[in-house]
Amino acid sequence: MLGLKSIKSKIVAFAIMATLIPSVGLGLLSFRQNEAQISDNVTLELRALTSYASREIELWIDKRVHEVYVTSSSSAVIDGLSAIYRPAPDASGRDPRALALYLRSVQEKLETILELTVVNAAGQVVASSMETTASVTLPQDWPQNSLTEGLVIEPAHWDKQYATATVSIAIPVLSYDNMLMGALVAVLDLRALQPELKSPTRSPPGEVLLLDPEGRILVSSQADAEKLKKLDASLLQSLLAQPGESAVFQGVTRPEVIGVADVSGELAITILAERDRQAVYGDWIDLRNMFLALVGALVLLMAAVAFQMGRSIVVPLKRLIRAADRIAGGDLDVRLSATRNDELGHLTQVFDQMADRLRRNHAEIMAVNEAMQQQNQVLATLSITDSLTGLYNRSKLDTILTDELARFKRTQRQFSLLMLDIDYFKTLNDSYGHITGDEILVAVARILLQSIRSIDYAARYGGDEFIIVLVETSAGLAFKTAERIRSQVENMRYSVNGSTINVTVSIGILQCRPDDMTPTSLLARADHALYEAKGAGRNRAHRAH
Ligand SMILES: Nc1nc2c(ncn2[C@@H]2O[C@H](COP(=O)(O)OP(=O)(O)OP(=O)(O)O)[C@@H](O)[C@H]2O)c(=O)[nH]1
Repeated sequence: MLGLKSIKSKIVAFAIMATLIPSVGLGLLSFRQNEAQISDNVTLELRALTSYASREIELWIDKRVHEVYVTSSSSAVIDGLSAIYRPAPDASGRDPRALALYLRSVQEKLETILELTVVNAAGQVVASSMETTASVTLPQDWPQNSLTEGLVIEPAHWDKQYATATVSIAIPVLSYDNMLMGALVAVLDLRALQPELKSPTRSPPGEVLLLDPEGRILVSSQADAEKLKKLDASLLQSLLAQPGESAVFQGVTRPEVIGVADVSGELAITILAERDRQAVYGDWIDLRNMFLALVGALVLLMAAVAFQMGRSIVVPLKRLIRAADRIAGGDLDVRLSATRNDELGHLTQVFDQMADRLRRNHAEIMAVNEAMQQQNQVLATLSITDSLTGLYNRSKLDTILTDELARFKRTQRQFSLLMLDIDYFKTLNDSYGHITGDEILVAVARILLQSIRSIDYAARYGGDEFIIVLVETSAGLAFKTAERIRSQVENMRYSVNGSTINVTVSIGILQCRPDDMTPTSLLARADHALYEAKGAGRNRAHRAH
């Protein structure tokens, strides 16, 4: 039965494998492709975010430069600075405080400017809109580079004084005759960039962050993101090593983000666009989980179907095996009725036909066997029977005498023996014919059988001679039996062709003795007693001495 169980489990295992391998294989392939596609799309979107932000920063800076430039070329600033180089006789209109007042009035009008400071060509502060000014360090090559355009003199950074991210730009101040007199330095509030970083309508989803070289958030498209922790500097370096390439990392806005970093040329600042990975892959993960659940359900369904299929094979096979076992054990009364119209049903039908054939053959064999037994019985009987009279034959007589002698020697229980001979049987034969002689032999034999007990034996010794073995009988009792036989034969009236035939027998009697060693010696003594009976005139019984 183990084999049958394994058939069932093999079918179930095959069904599971056949369902699992293609579905999971194809599913994984497809999900991997989708994942790669999603990743590519997100990377493209994040790149779009960084470039949008970069462009907007550039525009914003250009605008601010223009504003400061307009201020730097105002007569108030030019005059104020000229006064330092060429003091006028009337100093009333050239008071640096007037310039400071002017700068403050301008700064108040421009929200994104936190401070406006005028410095001379050596970088010394001449006037400022604020009481305390941010430190102004003009680079060595400033005069040359700044003649035509503004210059960032303080890259974007976190300014403790203003508690915001700032960038400082310097615009040259030229005299009316184009002499470089100094510069107008503006400290810009980068918070103003926040709404510019991302278009609320056109930008793809995601957050844009501006980071300083240490990874600290200066500005973010997400409100209040500045208060979030800073990005690990080494992570920032690795992102910047592959600008425009996406990476997954622990973000500043979410535990796990996909991000793309780039550097803004204008501000020398890192632009990081990032998006929550969970949000990106949420649908994909849901779809994957649904797919896995579906595959699981499919596997269960296929396993159940395969189990049922295996059962539908194994159960009838078990039935056939049980039936075959019964037949092998000798019980041929087995009948399985086929209920199915498939190969197993056909096999069951063939099995029934085979069992029928076996039953028939067995019945035939049994009948033949019985007939043979009967024949053997007949043969066995014939082998020990005299064919004419039905008495035991001489061969059987030898066996009987041998057995009785052995028993006598063993138990000392005597037996007696009668030897009979029909008187003048030759004359009867000659007078009435051989057939009548046979009939007389049969009639005498019948009398012998009727005269003895069931434990005694009667045998035809040969011709017209008979032997009777009387078990556990003394010579005296044997004599009585002999006399009874003799008398019955004598009284037998046998008619042939209207005339009655008188038949007599002479009987020799003996009782076994310890010196009777063989059937031959026993018979010789009996023969002698018979001879005595014949000699005494026939139709008589004579006891041996
Ligand atoms: N009908 C018939 N005769 C047989 C059979 N067997 C032997 N005989 C005959 O039986 C006769 C036996 O004769 P014997 O025993 O020699 O002599 P008897 O005539 O009986 O004479 P006593 O024995 O001296 O009285 C023979 O003639 C045998 O041919 C048999 O089976 N059938």
